[in-house]
Amino acid sequence: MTNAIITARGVGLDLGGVPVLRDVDLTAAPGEVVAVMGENGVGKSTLLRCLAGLHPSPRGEIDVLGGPPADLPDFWRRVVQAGDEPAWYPGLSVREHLELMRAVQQDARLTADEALETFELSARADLAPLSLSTGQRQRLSLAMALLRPSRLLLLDEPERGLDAGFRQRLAGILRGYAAEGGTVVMATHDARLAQDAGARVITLRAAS
Ligand SMILES: Nc1ncnc2c1ncn2[C@@H]1O[C@H](COP(=O)(O)OP(=O)(O)OP(=O)(O)O)[C@@H](O)[C@H]1O
Repeated sequence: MTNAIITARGVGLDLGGVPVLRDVDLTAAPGEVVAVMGENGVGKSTLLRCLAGLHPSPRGEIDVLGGPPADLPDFWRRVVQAGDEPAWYPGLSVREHLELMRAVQQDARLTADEALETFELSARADLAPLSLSTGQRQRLSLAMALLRPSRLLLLDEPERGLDAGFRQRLAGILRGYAAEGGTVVMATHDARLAQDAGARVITLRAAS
């Protein structure tokens, strides 16, 4: 794949002396959604962290956006990672979190109002994030991620906490991101989400 955003070949990683990833290959092109699936503990989150340059020295070859992934500002201007719930700023509302994210970004993809509408949070805009339900907070996390300009989204179980209706909406949002030329790699347990997002599925197998 000549214009690949990600080329990962023969990736391996041991954690605590135990093999977690062994000989994993993954490629992703612009405009593509890739779903990484597999049983609990098979290494999906670990693989995403390797693609984000957050594990030192995995085995094999990993090239992301033209070079090895690096936990550096220039990398994170092009790559957005969303997984665990972020820390929320005390005293800032849902809308103010989105406005803060816009204020520190050039060329944000969405206005705060567009993000509120897309992620069905308009009626909750003036609440503190910690007053939201679990699924609403997940929608805010995703809104913060999708608001940033990027070329690659690394999403760890984006379906977490979301109801069936919003999962379908999320599939459309990810399709739209890919249609604009972006690349999505997501770890997921939701085959329906993967299908609705038009994803190519890669199934990980246990390394040991
Ligand atoms: N820091 C660590 N030290 C030792 N083992 C670890 C460490 N981090 C992860 N592991 C192990 O690596 C394996 C893969 O974990 P990972 O979170 O990548 O799995 P996953 O496929 O994302 O699972 P799930 O579907 O449950 O989210 C697990 O067996 C986990 O216990």
